[in-house]
Amino acid sequence: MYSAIRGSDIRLRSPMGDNLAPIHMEKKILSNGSKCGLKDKLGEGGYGSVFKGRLRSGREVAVKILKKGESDGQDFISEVATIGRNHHVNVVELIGFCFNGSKQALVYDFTHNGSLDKHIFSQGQGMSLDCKKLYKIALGIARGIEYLHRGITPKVFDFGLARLCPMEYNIVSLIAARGNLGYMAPELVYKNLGGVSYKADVYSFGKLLMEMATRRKNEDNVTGCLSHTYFPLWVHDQLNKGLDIPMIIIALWCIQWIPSERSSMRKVLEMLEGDVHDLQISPKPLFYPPR
Ligand SMILES: Nc1ncnc2c1ncn2[C@@H]1O[C@H](COP(=O)(O)OP(=O)(O)OP(=O)(O)O)[C@@H](O)[C@H]1O
Repeated sequence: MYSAIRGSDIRLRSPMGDNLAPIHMEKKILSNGSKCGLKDKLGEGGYGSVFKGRLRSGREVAVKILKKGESDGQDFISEVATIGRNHHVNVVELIGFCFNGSKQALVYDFTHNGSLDKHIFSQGQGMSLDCKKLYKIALGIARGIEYLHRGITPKVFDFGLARLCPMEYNIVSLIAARGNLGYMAPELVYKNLGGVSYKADVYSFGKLLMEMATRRKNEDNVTGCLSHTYFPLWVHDQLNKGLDIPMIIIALWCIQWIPSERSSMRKVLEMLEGDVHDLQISPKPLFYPPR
């Protein structure tokens, strides 16, 4: 499946701008996938598998091989060019891409600390982070998303990578990758809620924030006796029980069903950085889509 991706197919964005130059990677990740290449799998997301690689310069990279798409390639190239132009300390850098017919890959800077979920739900393995550190990380993520939403190309970031894949692949992959379902905004499923916009990212951020504040996975059964309790409702009920209240209050503003009732990322940042006493309690989250 990966054998068609060769070194000369992978192009690296030059540090000076948009000129693209071939990227040279160690043979290991460029040879036929079935024999010796692309072995060091880091994980799998809704859009494809991610492998560890190394440039000849020694720089470590993460190569995301996108699931087979139906785009004509022009969309992919123009969106990659847009994403590649953004630089923010809280946004992982896209340093290159590969486009070879239906084989499409994105090359990112390698991040060494691993996935956040390992630190939130570590339970003995990995590094368990205290509330202060988690709050700082949440603030960093919010700043990164707010930067991406900041008026530059809202059309692109409305969907993030979703626009790079045909719709049926998104649905299939999200179902296959159960972990992602919990972060998906309801308007991606219920069309009567209105169009999909950058508010879908706010929803996903809210779900993540709830996990960080409660250290529970979205899809977990929340208690032994209330195994079918809807997670956001359970979280709302915890407001009086001493969990990380500010983060929970902010998260609840992010996960409102109706996109227009959700806070913008700018507002979320204001809440995260502002006085806890100014926080207003959000309406109770709905379990069913509003009619
Ligand atoms: N830049 C990176 N550096 C190091 N590891 C990475 C990098 N990007 C992804 N990974 C690893 O690959 C895994 C899958 O990443 P990927 O971005 O495809 O999916 P995700 O973030 O879990 O979900 P989504 O499909 O919504 O993007 C991550 O959990 C992480 O372990």
